[in-house]
Amino acid sequence: MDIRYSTGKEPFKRMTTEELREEFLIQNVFVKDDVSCVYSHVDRIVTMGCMPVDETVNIEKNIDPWKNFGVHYLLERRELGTINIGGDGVAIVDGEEINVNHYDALYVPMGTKEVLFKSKDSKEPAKFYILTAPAHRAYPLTVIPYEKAIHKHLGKLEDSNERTINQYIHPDILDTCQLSMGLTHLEPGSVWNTMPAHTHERRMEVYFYFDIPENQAVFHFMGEPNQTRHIVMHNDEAVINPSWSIHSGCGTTNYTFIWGMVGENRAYDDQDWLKTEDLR
Ligand SMILES: O=C[C@H](O)[C@@H](O)CC(=O)C(=O)O
Ligand SMILES: [Zn+2]
Repeated sequence: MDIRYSTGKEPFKRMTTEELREEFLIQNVFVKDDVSCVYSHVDRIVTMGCMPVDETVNIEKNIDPWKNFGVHYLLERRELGTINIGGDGVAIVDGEEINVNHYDALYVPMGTKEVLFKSKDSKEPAKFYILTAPAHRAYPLTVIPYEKAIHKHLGKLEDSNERTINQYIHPDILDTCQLSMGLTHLEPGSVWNTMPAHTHERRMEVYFYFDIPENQAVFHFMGEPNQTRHIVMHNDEAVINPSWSIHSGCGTTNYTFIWGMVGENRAYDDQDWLKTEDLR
Protein backbone atom coordinates (compact mmCIF):
# COMPACT_ATOMS: atom_id res chain seq x y z
CA MET A 1 0.00 0.00 0.00
CA ASP A 2 1.10 3.51 -0.84
CA ILE A 3 1.76 5.30 2.47
CA ARG A 4 2.22 9.08 2.82
CA TYR A 5 3.78 10.22 6.07
CA SER A 6 3.11 13.87 5.27
CA THR A 7 5.24 16.86 5.93
CA GLY A 8 5.15 20.01 8.05
CA LYS A 9 4.76 23.65 7.10
CA GLU A 10 8.51 24.39 7.23
CA PRO A 11 9.82 21.66 4.88
CA PHE A 12 6.84 22.36 2.60
CA LYS A 13 8.32 25.77 1.74
CA ARG A 14 11.42 24.14 0.27
CA MET A 15 9.90 21.21 -1.58
CA THR A 16 10.48 20.73 -5.30
CA THR A 17 7.74 19.97 -7.79
CA GLU A 18 8.64 16.26 -7.64
CA GLU A 19 8.63 16.19 -3.84
CA LEU A 20 5.27 17.94 -3.65
CA ARG A 21 3.78 15.49 -6.14
CA GLU A 22 5.21 12.45 -4.32
CA GLU A 23 3.81 13.62 -1.00
CA PHE A 24 0.39 15.02 -1.91
CA LEU A 25 -0.68 13.86 -5.39
CA ILE A 26 -2.63 10.62 -5.89
CA GLN A 27 -2.61 9.18 -9.40
CA ASN A 28 -3.94 5.99 -11.02
CA VAL A 29 -7.07 6.06 -8.88
CA PHE A 30 -9.11 3.91 -11.29
CA VAL A 31 -7.66 0.69 -12.66
CA LYS A 32 -9.85 -1.90 -14.41
CA ASP A 33 -11.21 -4.52 -12.00
CA ASP A 34 -8.85 -3.30 -9.34
CA VAL A 35 -8.66 -1.15 -6.20
CA SER A 36 -6.17 1.66 -5.57
CA CYS A 37 -5.31 2.65 -2.04
CA VAL A 38 -3.29 5.53 -0.53
CA TYR A 39 -2.90 5.75 3.24
CA SER A 40 -2.16 9.24 4.53
CA HIS A 41 -0.94 9.94 8.03
CA VAL A 42 -2.86 13.25 7.84
CA ASP A 43 -5.82 12.28 10.05
CA ARG A 44 -5.26 8.69 8.79
CA ILE A 45 -7.51 9.19 5.79
CA VAL A 46 -7.36 6.47 3.15
CA THR A 47 -8.18 7.43 -0.44
CA MET A 48 -9.28 4.60 -2.70
CA GLY A 49 -10.68 4.00 -6.17
CA CYS A 50 -12.53 0.94 -7.43
CA MET A 51 -13.55 0.42 -11.05
CA PRO A 52 -15.25 -2.93 -11.50
CA VAL A 53 -15.62 -3.76 -15.20
CA ASP A 54 -16.03 -7.51 -15.75
CA GLU A 55 -15.56 -8.63 -12.15
CA THR A 56 -17.15 -8.13 -8.77
CA VAL A 57 -14.33 -6.47 -6.85
CA ASN A 58 -13.65 -6.73 -3.11
CA ILE A 59 -12.32 -3.44 -1.71
CA GLU A 60 -9.79 -5.43 0.35
CA LYS A 61 -8.28 -6.78 -2.86
CA ASN A 62 -4.91 -5.11 -2.34
CA ILE A 63 -5.09 -4.73 1.42
CA ASP A 64 -3.69 -6.92 4.18
CA PRO A 65 -5.97 -5.75 7.05
CA TRP A 66 -3.64 -6.99 9.78
CA LYS A 67 -0.39 -5.74 8.25
CA ASN A 68 -1.78 -2.39 7.05
CA PHE A 69 -4.39 -1.58 9.70
CA GLY A 70 -3.80 -4.01 12.59
CA VAL A 71 -7.38 -5.30 12.36
CA HIS A 72 -9.12 -8.33 10.87
CA TYR A 73 -11.06 -6.46 8.18
CA LEU A 74 -10.74 -2.94 6.74
CA LEU A 75 -13.86 -1.47 8.35
CA GLU A 76 -13.44 -3.10 11.76
CA ARG A 77 -12.55 0.34 13.16
CA ARG A 78 -13.27 2.58 10.13
CA GLU A 79 -16.19 4.16 8.27
CA LEU A 80 -16.37 4.53 4.49
CA GLY A 81 -17.94 6.97 2.06
CA THR A 82 -18.08 6.63 -1.71
CA ILE A 83 -19.48 8.55 -4.68
CA ASN A 84 -19.92 6.73 -7.99
CA ILE A 85 -18.77 8.99 -10.84
CA GLY A 86 -19.07 6.29 -13.52
CA GLY A 87 -21.95 4.22 -14.91
CA ASP A 88 -24.58 2.66 -12.68
CA GLY A 89 -23.19 0.25 -10.11
CA VAL A 90 -24.00 -2.05 -7.22
CA ALA A 91 -22.42 -2.35 -3.79
CA ILE A 92 -22.71 -5.65 -1.97
CA VAL A 93 -22.42 -4.83 1.72
CA ASP A 94 -22.28 -7.89 3.99
CA GLY A 95 -24.35 -9.74 1.39
CA GLU A 96 -26.93 -6.99 0.78
CA GLU A 97 -27.09 -5.67 -2.80
CA ILE A 98 -27.50 -1.89 -2.97
CA ASN A 99 -27.86 0.18 -6.14
CA VAL A 100 -25.31 2.97 -6.27
CA ASN A 101 -26.00 4.63 -9.60
CA HIS A 102 -24.17 7.42 -11.40
CA TYR A 103 -23.60 10.34 -8.98
CA ASP A 104 -25.10 8.47 -6.00
CA ALA A 105 -23.19 8.19 -2.73
CA LEU A 106 -23.06 5.44 -0.13
CA TYR A 107 -22.06 5.55 3.53
CA VAL A 108 -20.85 2.26 5.00
CA PRO A 109 -20.55 2.01 8.79
CA MET A 110 -17.79 0.75 11.01
CA GLY A 111 -18.12 -2.98 11.65
CA THR A 112 -19.03 -3.89 8.07
CA LYS A 113 -17.13 -7.06 7.24
CA GLU A 114 -17.32 -7.18 3.46
CA VAL A 115 -17.78 -4.58 0.72
CA LEU A 116 -17.86 -5.62 -2.94
CA PHE A 117 -18.51 -3.44 -5.97
CA LYS A 118 -19.74 -4.33 -9.45
CA SER A 119 -20.94 -2.50 -12.56
CA LYS A 120 -24.35 -2.92 -14.13
CA ASP A 121 -22.90 -2.63 -17.62
CA SER A 122 -19.24 -3.41 -18.30
CA LYS A 123 -19.35 -1.06 -21.31
CA GLU A 124 -20.10 1.79 -18.92
CA PRO A 125 -18.24 0.80 -15.76
CA ALA A 126 -18.99 2.29 -12.37
CA LYS A 127 -16.18 4.31 -10.78
CA PHE A 128 -16.33 4.33 -7.00
CA TYR A 129 -14.22 7.09 -5.46
CA ILE A 130 -13.80 6.08 -1.82
CA LEU A 131 -12.62 7.68 1.42
CA THR A 132 -12.30 5.86 4.72
CA ALA A 133 -11.34 7.18 8.16
CA PRO A 134 -11.06 5.89 11.73
CA ALA A 135 -14.45 5.61 13.46
CA HIS A 136 -15.69 4.92 16.98
CA ARG A 137 -19.25 3.70 16.44
CA ALA A 138 -21.56 2.39 13.73
CA TYR A 139 -24.08 4.76 12.15
CA PRO A 140 -26.68 3.34 9.72
CA LEU A 141 -25.72 2.20 6.23
CA THR A 142 -27.15 4.92 3.97
CA VAL A 143 -27.51 5.51 0.24
CA ILE A 144 -27.59 9.18 -0.71
CA PRO A 145 -28.96 9.48 -4.25
CA TYR A 146 -27.95 12.61 -6.16
CA GLU A 147 -31.49 14.00 -5.75
CA LYS A 148 -31.26 13.77 -1.95
CA ALA A 149 -27.97 15.69 -1.72
CA ILE A 150 -28.06 19.37 -0.71
CA HIS A 151 -27.45 21.41 -3.85
CA LYS A 152 -25.88 24.80 -3.20
CA HIS A 153 -25.55 27.12 -6.17
CA LEU A 154 -22.65 29.52 -5.57
CA GLY A 155 -20.43 32.06 -7.29
CA LYS A 156 -20.93 33.84 -10.56
CA LEU A 157 -19.66 33.65 -14.12
CA GLU A 158 -18.17 37.17 -13.83
CA ASP A 159 -15.87 35.79 -11.12
CA SER A 160 -15.26 32.58 -13.14
CA ASN A 161 -16.62 30.52 -10.24
CA GLU A 162 -20.27 29.74 -10.88
CA ARG A 163 -20.68 26.29 -9.41
CA THR A 164 -22.93 23.87 -7.54
CA ILE A 165 -21.72 22.33 -4.30
CA ASN A 166 -23.56 19.03 -3.77
CA GLN A 167 -23.31 17.97 -0.15
CA TYR A 168 -23.94 14.24 0.29
CA ILE A 169 -22.27 13.14 3.50
CA HIS A 170 -23.26 16.16 5.56
CA PRO A 171 -24.68 16.57 9.10
CA ASP A 172 -28.11 17.62 7.71
CA ILE A 173 -28.35 14.34 5.78
CA LEU A 174 -26.78 11.70 8.02
CA ASP A 175 -24.58 11.15 11.03
CA THR A 176 -21.05 9.85 10.63
CA CYS A 177 -18.11 9.71 13.02
CA GLN A 178 -15.95 12.20 11.14
CA LEU A 179 -16.40 11.88 7.39
CA SER A 180 -17.92 14.62 5.19
CA MET A 181 -18.11 14.31 1.42
CA GLY A 182 -19.56 16.03 -1.59
CA LEU A 183 -19.16 16.93 -5.23
CA THR A 184 -18.71 20.35 -6.77
CA HIS A 185 -19.49 20.98 -10.44
CA LEU A 186 -18.34 24.09 -12.26
CA GLU A 187 -20.45 25.65 -15.02
CA PRO A 188 -18.93 26.13 -18.50
CA GLY A 189 -16.77 29.26 -18.45
CA SER A 190 -16.18 28.98 -14.69
CA VAL A 191 -12.77 27.67 -13.70
CA TRP A 192 -12.07 28.69 -10.09
CA ASN A 193 -13.09 26.56 -7.14
CA THR A 194 -13.00 27.61 -3.51
CA MET A 195 -12.13 31.25 -4.08
CA PRO A 196 -11.96 33.21 -1.78
CA ALA A 197 -9.82 30.44 -0.33
CA HIS A 198 -9.97 29.05 3.18
CA THR A 199 -8.30 26.68 5.57
CA HIS A 200 -9.97 24.72 8.35
CA GLU A 201 -7.53 24.14 11.16
CA ARG A 202 -9.84 21.47 12.53
CA ARG A 203 -10.11 19.30 9.41
CA MET A 204 -7.99 18.07 6.55
CA GLU A 205 -9.39 17.72 3.04
CA VAL A 206 -8.78 15.60 -0.05
CA TYR A 207 -9.82 16.92 -3.48
CA PHE A 208 -10.36 14.51 -6.38
CA TYR A 209 -10.56 16.21 -9.78
CA PHE A 210 -12.40 14.59 -12.71
CA ASP A 211 -14.24 15.51 -15.94
CA ILE A 212 -11.02 17.23 -17.06
CA PRO A 213 -10.82 16.79 -20.84
CA GLU A 214 -7.58 15.67 -22.49
CA ASN A 215 -5.04 18.46 -22.90
CA GLN A 216 -6.68 20.49 -20.14
CA ALA A 217 -5.55 20.69 -16.52
CA VAL A 218 -6.41 22.14 -13.12
CA PHE A 219 -3.78 24.09 -11.21
CA HIS A 220 -4.41 23.15 -7.59
CA PHE A 221 -3.12 25.67 -5.05
CA MET A 222 -2.06 24.53 -1.60
CA GLY A 223 0.24 25.50 1.26
CA GLU A 224 -0.01 28.11 3.97
CA PRO A 225 -1.94 31.16 2.74
CA ASN A 226 1.29 33.19 2.56
CA GLN A 227 3.34 30.34 1.01
CA THR A 228 1.23 28.92 -1.80
CA ARG A 229 2.49 26.31 -4.23
CA HIS A 230 0.65 24.55 -7.03
CA ILE A 231 0.27 21.01 -8.27
CA VAL A 232 -0.87 20.52 -11.85
CA MET A 233 -3.74 18.04 -11.78
CA HIS A 234 -4.84 15.89 -14.70
CA ASN A 235 -8.04 13.89 -14.98
CA ASP A 236 -8.99 11.48 -12.15
CA GLU A 237 -6.28 12.63 -9.74
CA ALA A 238 -6.57 13.47 -6.05
CA VAL A 239 -4.57 15.75 -3.77
CA ILE A 240 -4.13 15.61 0.02
CA ASN A 241 -4.43 18.96 1.83
CA PRO A 242 -3.30 19.17 5.49
CA SER A 243 -5.34 21.39 7.82
CA TRP A 244 -2.84 24.25 7.50
CA SER A 245 -3.11 24.30 3.73
CA ILE A 246 -5.45 26.21 1.47
CA HIS A 247 -7.09 24.10 -1.24
CA SER A 248 -8.33 25.89 -4.29
CA GLY A 249 -7.99 25.26 -7.99
CA CYS A 250 -8.09 27.00 -11.33
CA GLY A 251 -8.71 25.01 -14.49
CA THR A 252 -7.94 25.66 -18.12
CA THR A 253 -11.61 24.69 -18.56
CA ASN A 254 -14.50 23.80 -16.26
CA TYR A 255 -14.37 20.48 -14.39
CA THR A 256 -15.86 18.62 -11.41
CA PHE A 257 -14.32 17.51 -8.14
CA ILE A 258 -15.13 15.50 -5.04
CA TRP A 259 -14.10 16.95 -1.70
CA GLY A 260 -13.85 14.89 1.46
CA MET A 261 -12.95 16.01 4.96
CA VAL A 262 -12.06 14.30 8.22
CA GLY A 263 -10.86 15.60 11.55
CA GLU A 264 -12.18 17.26 14.65
CA ASN A 265 -15.69 18.26 13.57
CA ARG A 266 -18.20 18.03 10.73
CA ALA A 267 -19.45 21.63 10.73
CA TYR A 268 -19.13 22.43 7.03
CA ASP A 269 -19.16 26.19 7.70
CA ASP A 270 -16.33 26.01 10.24
CA GLN A 271 -13.91 27.52 7.75
CA ASP A 272 -11.20 30.11 8.31
CA TRP A 273 -11.86 32.49 5.42
CA LEU A 274 -8.92 34.29 3.86
CA LYS A 275 -8.75 37.65 2.17
CA THR A 276 -7.56 37.15 -1.38
CA GLU A 277 -5.31 40.20 -1.00
CA ASP A 278 -3.46 38.37 1.84
CA LEU A 279 -2.52 35.34 -0.31
CA ARG A 280 1.12 35.01 -1.30
O1 LIG B 1 -14.46 23.01 3.02
C1 LIG B 1 -15.16 22.90 1.96
C2 LIG B 1 -14.51 22.49 0.74
O2 LIG B 1 -13.25 23.06 0.58
C3 LIG B 1 -15.31 22.51 -0.57
O3 LIG B 1 -16.62 22.07 -0.34
C4 LIG B 1 -15.35 23.85 -1.28
C5 LIG B 1 -15.96 23.77 -2.64
O4 LIG B 1 -16.39 22.73 -3.09
C6 LIG B 1 -16.03 25.00 -3.44
O5 LIG B 1 -15.98 26.11 -2.87
O6 LIG B 1 -16.13 24.90 -4.67
ZN1 LIG C 1 -12.20 23.25 2.60
